[in-house]
Amino acid sequence: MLKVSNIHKTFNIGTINEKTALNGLSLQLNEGDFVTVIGGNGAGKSTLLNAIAGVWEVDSGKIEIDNADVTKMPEHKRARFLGRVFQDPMMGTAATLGIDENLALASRRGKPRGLRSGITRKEREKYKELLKVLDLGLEDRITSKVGLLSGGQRQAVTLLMATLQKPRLLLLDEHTAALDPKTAEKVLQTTNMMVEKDHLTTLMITHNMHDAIANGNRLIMLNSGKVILDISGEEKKKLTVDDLLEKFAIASGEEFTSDRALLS
Ligand SMILES: Nc1ncnc2c1ncn2[C@@H]1O[C@H](COP(=O)(O)OP(=O)(O)OP(=O)(O)O)[C@@H](O)[C@H]1O
Repeated sequence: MLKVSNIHKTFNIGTINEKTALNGLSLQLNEGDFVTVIGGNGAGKSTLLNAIAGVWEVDSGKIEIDNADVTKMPEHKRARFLGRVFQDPMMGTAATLGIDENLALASRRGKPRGLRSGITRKEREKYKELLKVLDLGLEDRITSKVGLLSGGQRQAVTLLMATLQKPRLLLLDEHTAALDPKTAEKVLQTTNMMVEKDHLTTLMITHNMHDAIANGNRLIMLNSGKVILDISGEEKKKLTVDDLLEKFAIASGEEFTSDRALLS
């Protein structure tokens, strides 16, 4: 359902800060794939997600979603197919609006009926049911301002918002990295639940190798703007962190460098 073919992206061309972030990267995702993405510092992980989301145009190569060429499609149009959650819990939600209002905004995205028309009782009941699934007690605080929630609660609401319209592709950019370990685990469980419930095709960047191994059906590793490892099925199930480090060294000819990944 996603086909990325030979994409290149260089930032600050012609300056001393020139940096090639994507260097002929190709990747194909099948319907329902849940792919974890790992790689050292500056490997191109966030740049790949930004390229798919259309934050800017790639320099060359092609991006297709459901066989449609979206390479030149602007970000706001691609947003219709995509759900995104970032590392910063402050980014996905509007702090001054209630939980219900945030959910209403997400469910009305791209539809003519805006927030102005008010939230019906039926909608509120639906949001309560969705919030119950998170098991954070938020269904009893549905009108609370999102700014009053903890980082983990906020990230869980963001996840709910990103998946409310069943995106064709869910992009998660280290969405648990800013949370304490217990909350991160909870948000990761919620992620798995959402992905399974709607069979969402998902790309999840993580710096945590254990999480990359334990989640999803497929794991890819990036280095210097390319996919250097692509592991799935039984091979992924049996994988250990040591195996990953060894495979990285063999595939790249380098030692793995990411302080955060090695410490987690
Ligand atoms: N908007 C930008 N302008 C200039 N350089 C950029 C931009 N975005 C990314 N880069 C550079 O491209 C390279 C890849 O960055 P990217 O953020 O994709 O790496 P990453 O794999 O997500 O790394 P990390 O784990 O360190 O976040 C880095 O050298 C980065 O500095």
